[in-house]
Amino acid sequence: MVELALRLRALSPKSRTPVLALLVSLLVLRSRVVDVPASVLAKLTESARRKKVTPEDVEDALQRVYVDEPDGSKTLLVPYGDKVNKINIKPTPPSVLSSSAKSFPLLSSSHRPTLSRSFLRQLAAILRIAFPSITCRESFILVLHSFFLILRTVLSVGVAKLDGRIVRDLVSANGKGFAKGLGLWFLLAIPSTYTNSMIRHLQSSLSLRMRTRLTRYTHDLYLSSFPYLRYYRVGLEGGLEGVDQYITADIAAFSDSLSTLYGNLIKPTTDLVLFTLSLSRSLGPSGTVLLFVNYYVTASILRAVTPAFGRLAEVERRLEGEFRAGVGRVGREAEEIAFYDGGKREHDILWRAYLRLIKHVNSIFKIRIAYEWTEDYVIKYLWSAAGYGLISIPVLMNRTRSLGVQAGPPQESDSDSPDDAVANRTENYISSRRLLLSLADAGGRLMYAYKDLLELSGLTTRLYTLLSTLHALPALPSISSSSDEITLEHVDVGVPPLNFAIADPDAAENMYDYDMTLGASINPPLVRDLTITLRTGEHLMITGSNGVGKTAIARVLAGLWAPQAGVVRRPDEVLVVPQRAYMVAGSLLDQIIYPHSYAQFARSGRTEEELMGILEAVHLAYLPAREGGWRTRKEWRDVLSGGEKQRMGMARVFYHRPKFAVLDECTSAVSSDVEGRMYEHAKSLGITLITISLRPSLIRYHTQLLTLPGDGTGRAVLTRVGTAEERMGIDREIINLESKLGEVENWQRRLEELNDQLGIQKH
Ligand SMILES: Nc1ncnc2c1ncn2[C@@H]1O[C@H](COP(=O)(O)OP(=O)(O)OP(=O)(O)O)[C@@H](O)[C@H]1O
Repeated sequence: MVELALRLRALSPKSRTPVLALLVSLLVLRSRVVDVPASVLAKLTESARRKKVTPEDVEDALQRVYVDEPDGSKTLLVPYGDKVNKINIKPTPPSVLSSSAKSFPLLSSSHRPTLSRSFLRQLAAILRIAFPSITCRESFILVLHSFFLILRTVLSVGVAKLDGRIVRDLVSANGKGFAKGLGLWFLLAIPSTYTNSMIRHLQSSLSLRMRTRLTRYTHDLYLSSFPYLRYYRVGLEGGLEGVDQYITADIAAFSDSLSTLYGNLIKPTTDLVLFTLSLSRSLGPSGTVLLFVNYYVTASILRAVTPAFGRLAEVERRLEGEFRAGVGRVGREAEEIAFYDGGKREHDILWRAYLRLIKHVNSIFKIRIAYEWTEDYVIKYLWSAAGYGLISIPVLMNRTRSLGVQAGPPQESDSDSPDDAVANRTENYISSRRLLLSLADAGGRLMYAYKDLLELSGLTTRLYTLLSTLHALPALPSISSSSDEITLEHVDVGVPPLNFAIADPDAAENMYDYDMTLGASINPPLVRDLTITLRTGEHLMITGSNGVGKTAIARVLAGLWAPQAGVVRRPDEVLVVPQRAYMVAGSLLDQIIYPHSYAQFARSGRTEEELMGILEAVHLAYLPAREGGWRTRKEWRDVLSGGEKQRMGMARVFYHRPKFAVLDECTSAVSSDVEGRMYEHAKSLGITLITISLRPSLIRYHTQLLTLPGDGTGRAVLTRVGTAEERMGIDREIINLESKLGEVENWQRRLEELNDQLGIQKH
């Protein structure tokens, strides 16, 4: 070290500086290499460790999907190549959801997307979700994006000036200046091109991040548990169709449109301001005034000819959604359609939906022709003509001034040769010309941005409609808890009302679409004044004709529908098995434990042997071997037969062992012998059954029978089924009656024969 210092001192001061700089840099680098290992090495070892992930680990990640964190967030495990990426996801806190609900009052059905204050309020409400705070990453990207957009404009002004200088030097045959200008030109090209690619990159990042924020918020809102259950109620109570289109395509289109528009709006606006400032210096006050007159005339013309792009965009998204829903329906119901050989019919339906869509898109294209023609004419030709006129002002004035100067007494500036005057005028012309061309370009882009802004208003209305409808669904009434019994007291059961916005008459003068109150259409009750008490061990069967409201009672019991009147009390452990068996995306194991996740299963300490026992009870023990093990992932909806799916539904009951299980015709496709054994098994596990069924043979497993006569009065008749012996008696009677009913045809035939004989005798 000392030797090094001595050698440095021996160097001349001029050559010492770069050596010192080099040494300092080396020291900084060295300190980084020495200091950083703790963090860098941790990362390196982490990635090295991640690289060693075995196929079993990947399999395990696929099965687990996510890990519950102590802070309530979840860490998603995403297998990617030979690694497992971990992504932490924090759910939107319920307090944030409820506080932002105030920003989403429902729009009236007559609302049309335009550039009004209503649009700004809708946009602001959505932006508060996309940019939750000033310090969030999205805000940072936005600031960086804005910086590069402004930098590009500043660089453009520099390029315009340099352009003028190069031509001036060329005209005045200044070789040195020309070469210098050219050198600067290449230097300026480096930040200019880098700025362009950064703008594109930041615009895409911003769009993606906004989409992620909005999708996460929408998911948290849409897939909410009780008491909101918005995913279930948004159609019936919210009256919103095709939510998939809103969540998948519309959010993406909104994010894209907004981030593109930001660039398309900020850049030409700054261009316009900076270029106008630059130009006004060479144009003088009168030229600047004329420039503004030009802007005003252009804006007025284009405003007059602009069609309602917002409304057009909104309709396009809706038709797009209808077409998408049609294609989705065919995919989902493929087998049913195939049984009917309904391909041709579905083809017609889909084609009609597609034609409606493209007819609309085509009409937009046609409308655009006239608009774009006017726009091009105004921006390219009117502005250029105005530009020539404006440029000529300083040039001509310069000339007059220089002529005037020649006539007067000699001055210092008169030493300028006529060549220099021409060179200066050329420089002025080239710079102004370039600025004007850029100005025309900025004006064109601003007009495009105006059209994009109108389209954004359509997308904003779509997204706002989704969020406001989800927010407007009120919480379902909480169900009073009871420990060991289900009680219904004077309960009226009916289809829930549709929530809709009704305009406040006092606000009719108001130009905005807000100040709405919620309205609700009331449906007549299906079942009236229902009073039952069901203790554990008392099994109830609900029967009655189709459409009388049997499942409606199950919906009220589950809390899906609010009772129109009366009180419902029940313990928490009630599981409803629906009529249509639902198979979740995942492994065979996931089917049994649904709605639990694999993580919950692993935590509960329950085993695969136990699951095998459950499958044996529902006579599906062959499934793991047949399908390739518990972790096999398939489209179970298609793989399992109707009866197998229903048995799987019962397997879930045996896995969760609730106090009460509501079985809504969930064994209708199961053979009678297996059905009986499953009922006995459920009872042996201490599960109290509420069965909705039309099969009289199931009565024997119940102690009470609720019959809905369906006579239009909405009354329900509750009868005791009796003791096991009485039930056996009823069974015997049922079998007796069923066999007698089977004989009716024979008796009928015999009666006809006898009548015929009598008739012959009469003749
Ligand atoms: N989402 C809904 N929107 C409108 N009406 C509905 C809705 N769900 C049910 N209903 C109506 O409520 C009535 C009762 O339906 P529910 O499903 O309870 O019948 P059910 O007695 O279970 O009949 P089934 O034996 O055929 O299953 C029916 O007339 C049905 O049309």
